[in-house]
Amino acid sequence: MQLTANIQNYHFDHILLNAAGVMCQTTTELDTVLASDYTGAVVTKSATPTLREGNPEPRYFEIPNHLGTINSMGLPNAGFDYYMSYVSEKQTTKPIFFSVAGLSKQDNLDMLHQLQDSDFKGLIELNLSCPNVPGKPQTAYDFETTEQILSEVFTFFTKPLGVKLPPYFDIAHFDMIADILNKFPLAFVNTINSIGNGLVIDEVTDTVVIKPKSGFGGIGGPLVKATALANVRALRQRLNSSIKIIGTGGVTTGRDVYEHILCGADLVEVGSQLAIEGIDVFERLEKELADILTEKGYTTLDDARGQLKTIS
Ligand SMILES: O=C1NC(=O)NC(C(=O)O)N1
Repeated sequence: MQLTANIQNYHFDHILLNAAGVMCQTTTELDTVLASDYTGAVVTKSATPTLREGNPEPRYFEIPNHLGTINSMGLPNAGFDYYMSYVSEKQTTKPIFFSVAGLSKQDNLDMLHQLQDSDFKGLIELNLSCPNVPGKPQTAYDFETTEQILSEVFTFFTKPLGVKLPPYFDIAHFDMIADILNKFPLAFVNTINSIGNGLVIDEVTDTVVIKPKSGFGGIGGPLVKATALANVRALRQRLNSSIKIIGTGGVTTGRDVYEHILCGADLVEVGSQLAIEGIDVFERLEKELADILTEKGYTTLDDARGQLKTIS
């Protein structure tokens, strides 16, 4: 069973990896994901220019009955230089995605200039969708600002760049963001980030379950799968074929991975379920995916990719 993928001249022997933010904050966590026989890559926690503590705890909660997670981490990370030194010293054949999430356009430009001038040979993910920094909007919901940032970035940036998008919920918005993204030589689009500003209530205490933002936080896991699949499908249908798709959101089984592939995903990321189940989730998911592909009569992922059927 051929379970590989490519983005430009990067080859992935497996299509699964972590979602930024999960099992990727420290060198130990990053090494754990890289060392797995069932991951094709690793993505760093979205870096800000300097170390950030993030939001006050409790800031993460697993919703009962396997419904998913809510988080308002607030971009806690060891800072840009920490991840730059990790990727600079790391000897690996597996591609590394370096995720950045500036708190301003200038932050993003500064980090991308440093990456451009560095000898980092992996891929870069510009996170335009963190919902959890109090007072900061999810950038990619502002189409004008998104286009402006990408216009400035591509005056100097020549390394493989992708963007991490929030979920969209309106066909007109799929059209609008795709029109913008198609103007730029992006290597990939990663969709979706968590569904921003959900609210989960503790049924015993009638209290919100996380402290930041009076309980409002990003939703992940099974609760977001339908939205994640819709965003993967809508963007695959609209984006130039040169822009590959990383599907993220709602993956807990091999069937979920398969559905992201049917919608057009090239790589698939695991966030909430990785946080819940741990590193072994990748082996389980890949085996479940392989079984489904065999059952369906596919011998390669390429044959299944984008094969979602509609009702005529
Ligand atoms: O982009 C992000 N998405 C999330 O759901 N949480 C993290 C965070 O809060 O750091 N960032």
